[in-house]
Amino acid sequence: MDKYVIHGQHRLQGTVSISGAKNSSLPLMAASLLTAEPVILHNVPYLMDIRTMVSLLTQLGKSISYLDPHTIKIEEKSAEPYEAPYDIVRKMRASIAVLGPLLGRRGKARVSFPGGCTIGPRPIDLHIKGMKALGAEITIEEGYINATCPELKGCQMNLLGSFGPSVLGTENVMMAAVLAKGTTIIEGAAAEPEVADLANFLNQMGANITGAGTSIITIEGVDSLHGVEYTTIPDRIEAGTFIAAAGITGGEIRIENACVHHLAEPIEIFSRAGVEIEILSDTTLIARGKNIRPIEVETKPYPFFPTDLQAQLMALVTLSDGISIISEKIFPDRFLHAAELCRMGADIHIDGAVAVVKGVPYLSGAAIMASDLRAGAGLVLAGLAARGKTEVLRIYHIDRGYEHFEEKLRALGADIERRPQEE
Ligand SMILES: CC(=O)N[C@H]1[C@@H](OP(=O)(O)OP(=O)(O)OC[C@H]2O[C@@H](n3ccc(=O)[nH]c3=O)[C@H](O)[C@@H]2O)O[C@H](CO)[C@@H](O)[C@@H]1O
Ligand SMILES: C=C(OP(=O)(O)O)C(=O)O
Repeated sequence: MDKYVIHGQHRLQGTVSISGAKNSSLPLMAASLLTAEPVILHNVPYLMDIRTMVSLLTQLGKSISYLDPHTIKIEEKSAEPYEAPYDIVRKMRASIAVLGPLLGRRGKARVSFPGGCTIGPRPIDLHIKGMKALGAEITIEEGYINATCPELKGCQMNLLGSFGPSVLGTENVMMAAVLAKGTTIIEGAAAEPEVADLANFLNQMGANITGAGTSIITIEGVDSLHGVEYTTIPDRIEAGTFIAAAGITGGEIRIENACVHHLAEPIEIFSRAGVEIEILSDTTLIARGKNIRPIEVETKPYPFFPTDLQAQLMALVTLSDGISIISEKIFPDRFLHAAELCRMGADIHIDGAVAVVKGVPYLSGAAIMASDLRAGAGLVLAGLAARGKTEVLRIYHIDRGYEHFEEKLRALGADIERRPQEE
């Protein structure tokens, strides 16, 4: 296990290139199960979660090779396996994304129940509801979801849950429905760019999907899908994290290979929090840290402010000149980073799903623990701004979703090193 050792208060300056989106690449890889033909994916980030999906697809009969560090080729060796085992699913919730494709093409799936995680309960009732609506029979036994259906049938369904739409739920049902007989209409669909990216990918494989990126998606079933060569969209959460990094260090970062259009709301919110953002093109922007200002914000489904940037924003406004209110509307318990930020001198009070962050003049370095991927990123940002030395423990969470994080930060002038945690 590794940790980061950070010596803070260096102003970050320079250019960073954004990697492909983890949350797009994972479902795209799972969708390769829908065809017997080769799939080539470009702009795949080199991450622990991607390696986990490679192991899972290998177990499911695929063979994956790297054509270059960010391009993978997925080929089929066997269409027989249908089990996603606990040992893999426990490492990564997105493993649930194989349920829809397995059911759609192989007629059955046995997928370990993913359970919750440190960001709170993560039910899958909407995934199950969608599969059942398509005609699947589902039982939960020995911690596994067993799903069978020789032929799925299109139908109209509403997938809106009590916390709003489900990203992976929408993606899973969409992947199951592409090979179903007839028309499927998903109401209450998630509108995240990653859902639209998956629909584009599937359409290029011969699917017939319209409306992805809105709350109503229509899928006309087709008989089969063919291979495809496709480029994943940029990671909007990584881009947002570097905007926050410029803000918290008073730096100036040129962010390249991003999708500015997908960042509209984060740009608005970080600007209100005092980061000056200059948009140079559809893919390039400059973020400049100025005086950090307090904000009031709710995390909500796209196009609103994403929960996956909440911890990074919280780290930033710990240093504002006023009181910020951050309401978490997606994962009400996703605040474990707050206690760690308080160890560094932040003043944060959690009341249910609301964090009240009173700005302090400075943070001081401490030993702190990453509890999940984005909490970890938020803590690194705090360490970059803090006086003295910060040690961020359990950075395997960060490795799940940030490619070459410390290298990218170091290239911008950060003093950050990876060391074995046990030392
Ligand atoms: C791999 C991936 O893409 N992960 C993202 C995806 O996770 P994921 O797709 O798992 O998150 P969901 O969109 O499903 O969750 C949104 C809300 O719906 C609830 N819910 C979800 C499913 C369900 O069956 N029942 C139910 O009630 C969840 O508890 C949560 O409150 O979207 C989240 C919300 O934007 C992001 O934080 C994750 O980074
Ligand atoms: C919560 C996240 O990922 P996952 O859904 O894979 O846990 C994330 O990317 O912030």
